[in-house]
Amino acid sequence: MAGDHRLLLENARQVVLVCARGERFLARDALRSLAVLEGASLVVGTDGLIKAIGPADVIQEQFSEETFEERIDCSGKCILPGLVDAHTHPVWAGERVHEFAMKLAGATYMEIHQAGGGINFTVERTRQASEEELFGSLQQRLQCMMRAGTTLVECKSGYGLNLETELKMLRVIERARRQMAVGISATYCGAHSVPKGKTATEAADDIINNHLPKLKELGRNGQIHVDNIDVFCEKGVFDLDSTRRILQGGKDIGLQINFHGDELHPMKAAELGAELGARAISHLEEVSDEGIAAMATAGCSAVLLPTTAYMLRLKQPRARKMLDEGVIVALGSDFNPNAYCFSMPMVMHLACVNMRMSMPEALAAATINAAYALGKSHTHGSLEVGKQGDLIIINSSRWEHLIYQFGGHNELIEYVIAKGKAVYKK
Ligand SMILES: N=CN[C@@H](CCC(=O)O)C(=O)O
Ligand SMILES: [Zn+2]
Repeated sequence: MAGDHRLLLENARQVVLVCARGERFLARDALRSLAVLEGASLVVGTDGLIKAIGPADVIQEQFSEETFEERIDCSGKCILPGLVDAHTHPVWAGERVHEFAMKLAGATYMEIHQAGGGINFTVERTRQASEEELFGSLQQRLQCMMRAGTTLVECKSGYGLNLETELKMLRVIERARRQMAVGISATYCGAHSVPKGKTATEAADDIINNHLPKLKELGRNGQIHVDNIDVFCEKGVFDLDSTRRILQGGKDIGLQINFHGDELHPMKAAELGAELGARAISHLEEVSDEGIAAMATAGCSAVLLPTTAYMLRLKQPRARKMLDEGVIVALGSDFNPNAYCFSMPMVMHLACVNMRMSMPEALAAATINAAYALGKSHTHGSLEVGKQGDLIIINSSRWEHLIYQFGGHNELIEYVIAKGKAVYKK
C-alpha cells in the first residue's frame, strides 16, 4: 500500500539512538551512557531514510494527516539501530567441525594450520565449489545474521588465494550486495594465507602485480565493488614487510585498509596500521602498548572479536586499556569455519563478560563504531534523522536485555528492518 511515508514505529518504551549529534564514533567519556529516548516514535521515509524521531505525542501531532505503508505499535518495546558486524568470512565451502574436536583435544590454531588444515583446507574446498553453491550458502548465512539483528556486515574473500577464486568470491559477495536487504562492505583478503608452493614474498608480488590491477579494472567498469583490503599479518603467514607492501598497494587503488593484526604473536601490526592510515585492525590480542597509543592517535579503530579468543582459548584483547586510551573500539562476529557464530548479541555479551566492556560500550562497538570501522558511520550505526532506516525492535522494556539474555535474541527480536522495510518479522 502506497503512503506518504514508509514506516511509523509508534510509542516505543525506549528508542536507543546511540548518539544524536552526528558523531562518527564514540570513544572515552562519550561511552559512559548512550542517547536513549523514552516513550518515543520514529518515522522512515519512502527513500528508506529516517525522517523524524521524537516524543510519541509530538510525532503523532506532526504526522497526524500523513499516511504510512506500515505502522507498528511498539508499546512496551525497544527500538535499537540495526547491528553492524565489522568482521566476517562468510563465503566458503567445506566443513571444519572436525577441527573443533581437535582444538577441544588440545591442538592449537597454528598447529592445525601448519598441518594443512584451517584456512588452507577451506581454500581447497572453496576453489572446487561453483559460484552458485557459494552464493546459496552465503545467502543462508547472511539471513541467519539478519535474523540475529545484523543489518550491515563486512564480508571478506580470502579462501581462494589465487586470482580466479578470489574473483569468484568477490562476485558472489557483489551478487549478495545487489540482491539482499542486508548492507555489505566488501573486503578483498587475497593475503589470508600463503598459497601452497609460494613464499610470502612471492604471494605478495602476485597480489600487487596481478590481483590489485584486476580489482582496479573491475571496480572502474562497475562489475565488482570492493571497499577494503585485508592481510593476515601473522608469524608464519604474512610478515610485516609483505603486509606493508600489500596494504599500500590496496590503498593506492582506493581501498580502505582493514586487516588482521597482532592476533597470535606480537607483530607491531598496530603500529604499521596507524602509520599507513588504516581504518581498522582486527584481533589485537597481542597488541603492544605503543601500538594502542598509535591507533588512538591515528583514529584507527580496533575490531575486537570475542568469539575467536573464546573458541581458541586465547588471551583476551585488552579492551579496557584500548578504551581508556581513546581507541575507537568496534566488534565483529568473525564468522568463519573456525568461529561459527552469526550473532552480534552473543558477541556483545562475550565482550562484556570476557573483555570487561560495559553494555553501552558493547552496543556502541556493535553499531556506530563498527560502522566507523567500515567507513560508513555517516549513514549507519545510529538512529538519527537522515541516516538509513535500519533498526531492530525487541520485545523488552529495556534495551540491555539484548545483551543480557545470552543466546536469547531469537526470542527477543520481533522485527529486523532495513531501509524501513521489515526483513524479518517474528
Ligand atoms: N585469523 C585469520 N582469519 C580468520 C580465521 C579463518 C579460518 O580459520 O578459516 C579469523 O579472523 O579468525
Ligand atoms: Zn578474520
